[in-house]
Amino acid sequence: MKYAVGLMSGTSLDGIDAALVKMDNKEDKVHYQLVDFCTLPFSEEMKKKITNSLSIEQSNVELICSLNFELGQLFGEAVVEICERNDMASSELLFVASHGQTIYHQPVPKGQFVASTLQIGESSLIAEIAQTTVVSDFRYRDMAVGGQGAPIVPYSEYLLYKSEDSQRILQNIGGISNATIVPQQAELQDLLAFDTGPGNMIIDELCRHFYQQEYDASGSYAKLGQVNEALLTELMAHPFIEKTGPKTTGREDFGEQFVAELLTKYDMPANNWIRTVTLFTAKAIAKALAPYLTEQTELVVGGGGSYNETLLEMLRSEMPMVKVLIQEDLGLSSEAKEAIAMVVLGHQTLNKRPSNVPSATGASKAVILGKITYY
Ligand SMILES: Nc1ncnc2c1ncn2[C@@H]1O[C@H](COP(=O)(O)OP(=O)(O)OP(=O)(O)O)[C@@H](O)[C@H]1O
Ligand SMILES: CC(=O)N[C@H]1[C@@H]2OC[C@@H](O2)[C@@H](O)[C@@H]1O[C@H](C)C(=O)O
Repeated sequence: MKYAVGLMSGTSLDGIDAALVKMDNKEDKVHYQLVDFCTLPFSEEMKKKITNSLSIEQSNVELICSLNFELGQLFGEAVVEICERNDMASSELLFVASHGQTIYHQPVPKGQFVASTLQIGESSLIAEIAQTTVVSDFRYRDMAVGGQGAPIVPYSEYLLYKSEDSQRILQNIGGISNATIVPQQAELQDLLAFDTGPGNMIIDELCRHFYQQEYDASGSYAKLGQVNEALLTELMAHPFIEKTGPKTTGREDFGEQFVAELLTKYDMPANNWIRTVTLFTAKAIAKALAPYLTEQTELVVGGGGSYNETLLEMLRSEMPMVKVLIQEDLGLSSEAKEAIAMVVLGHQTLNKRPSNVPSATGASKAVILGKITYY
């Protein structure tokens, strides 16, 4: 039996997601099964360091240099911890697959800057602490062949979710929302994937601003609010929402600064803010998916946004012809999905097989993603 750990620390900055995955060979296919999952929350101090490093105004090279090592240490400790919880030594793992923390993502050239992306969390430290081989830095190679370096989960969604009976759309709602469209009986080249816009990022920012809380648990604040149509219209006119794919976005577009500017423009009760931006997330998803929806479509929602009931209700009402499910309805885990995807990508890399999906990222060809740090 082979085991691996997938690590994901996404755009919502809630902490390090770690998934322990068992890999079996069944009928010539690898079967990936989740054994355990945990999120190790970032301390307030670490969260501050990360948000500072992401901000053009606050960031500096000393901070990013140190953070690369600090995060590598925390990632390594997360691997040891999830293994210990399962009475295993991390040295028994076949590998660790680490996404890293995105510090900046510039998917297309801008002014003097070329298309580029930066994920940190030094793999050498993870390898030393966990005493095993680490696969990391999955985005760069795709960009080296003209892709946007994101989204990278489509390969794993094709492998794990392709259905003979229906088209499936995997809608992840983390900090940012991204969708992978897997048509019925699809081949890999039939996949389409793109970011649809913000996920929980704006909602979280407003919950911190008004309630000093990290997120809108179950969507309970949004449930009590009323929609401000003027704000909603302004949000839906954002240039990213108008763009067609391949397209990717991040904190650069919908983070702290975006929310701070919005807050100066409208004056209304907290819950109206939260309901309006929650509806914006739902409408941005519905608008991006509209051209692809069929009567046979299953929309499978994953990421922390699966637990926001008001958001799910809004998605159902925006796309009435679609069956809206969450990962748990398929017996899977919404929160573990991306960390599991890292394991699938890492496994491809170790086997010298490509795992980018050019129709999703815009790359000119399929390439082997990632770098390997051998132990
Ligand atoms: N019980 C809950 N109710 C409502 N929202 C929740 C709940 N639990 C988590 N969330 C939301 O999910 C977010 C975390 O989601 P997730 O871990 O999927 O994001 P991420 O992986 O960091 O981001 P991305 O996928 O964009 O990189 C939290 O910040 C919060 O907004
Ligand atoms: C550059 C970057 O870190 N992008 C993330 C982010 O979070 C969600 C969305 O934006 C997605 O495009 C991507 O992550 C997933 C894992 C992906 O690449 O498929």
